[in-house]
Amino acid sequence: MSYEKELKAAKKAASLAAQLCQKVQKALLQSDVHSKSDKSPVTVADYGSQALVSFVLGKELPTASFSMVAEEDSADLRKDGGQDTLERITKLINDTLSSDGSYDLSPLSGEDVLTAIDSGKSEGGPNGRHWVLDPIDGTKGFLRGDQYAIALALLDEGKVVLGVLACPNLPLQPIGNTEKHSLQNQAGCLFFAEVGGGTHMQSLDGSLSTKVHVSSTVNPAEASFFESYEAAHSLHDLSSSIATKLGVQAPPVRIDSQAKYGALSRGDGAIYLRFPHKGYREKIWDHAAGCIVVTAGGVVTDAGGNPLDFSKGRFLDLDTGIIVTNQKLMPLLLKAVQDALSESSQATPSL
Ligand SMILES: Nc1ncnc2c1ncn2[C@@H]1O[C@H](COP(=O)(O)O)[C@@H](O)[C@H]1OP(=O)(O)O
Ligand SMILES: [Mg+2]
Ligand SMILES: [Mg+2]
Ligand SMILES: [Mg+2]
Repeated sequence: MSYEKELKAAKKAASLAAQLCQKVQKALLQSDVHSKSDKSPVTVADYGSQALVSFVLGKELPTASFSMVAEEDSADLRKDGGQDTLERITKLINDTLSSDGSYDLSPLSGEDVLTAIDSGKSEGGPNGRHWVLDPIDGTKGFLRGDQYAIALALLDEGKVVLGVLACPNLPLQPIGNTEKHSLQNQAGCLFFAEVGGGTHMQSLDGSLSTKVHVSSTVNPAEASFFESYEAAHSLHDLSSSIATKLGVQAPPVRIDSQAKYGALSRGDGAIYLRFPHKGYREKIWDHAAGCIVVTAGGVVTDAGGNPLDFSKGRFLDLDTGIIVTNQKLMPLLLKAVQDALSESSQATPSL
């Protein structure tokens, strides 16, 4: 089955949401120190991005049975004191839609925006089709002026069948260890993949797309690895011990968000290691788009070697951690992961 129409709609939705987020991040970075410590810009961009994606999907794919599993909901905006924020969000969405000019419509009201946000309340599951959205993945990166992504995927009967990752700050050129991965002139990538159709990348401003694939290196010595920028999101010591066991020589490349999956999908680095602290439960919107984007040459599993199961609702049920590499390196990586995990559980029985 082809998902051509759905993919086109998803690309449009994620690109418009990226424009909205870029506007907010630019204003945030130009603001003074006091307002930089204010977390509200990310809130505005998060809700704005979710409402815009939901609105554009609705316009592009009018269907009675729209279902979306998304990170945010409008409960806080509906509380006393939420009105100002809702007005800022509504203005931002209307400005973005009017400068795009694709839709001939009267401006959205605050109520329209609340309804659009709340269309992301679905629980997902194994039956039918469900969109899966993280309107801003990597909020910490967004606030720092670094990497973040708008991540949108479609589940059909519990499987990810298409995914789009908009990464406004990811350079179009490969990233490595020596560069600073922050705002650069030639930045803004859109990765997209459809089941059986490979992965493509284009610039967010709409250049021709190129086919990309995961690095096919089988030599761990030349396989650099990605991990979270935030130590609170992933155990850096564990990744470092896995990398050492495997024979990786380069230091980790630390960037925020599913931009890691995007970078990996075009062969910048060959491994992604993610080991959240004990008790953290992974959500489907943090991995659905990323997972399908790396399937051109890559494999994603948990630490036990099991594929991720997106059919269980909003959460992923998994054995410790998520690891990604190419098919040939995966057996070696799994062995290194299991050795490192068993060593660390002997050293700290509570891990
Ligand atoms: N304590 C946590 N441990 C792991 N991941 C987290 C934690 N808190 C938030 N996240 C989510 O992890 C992802 C970012 O991880 P990273 O950038 O390190 O790859 C984001 O989806 C972020 O949510 P959010 O989408 O709200 O930013
Ligand atoms: Mg996220
Ligand atoms: Mg998010
Ligand atoms: Mg969040």
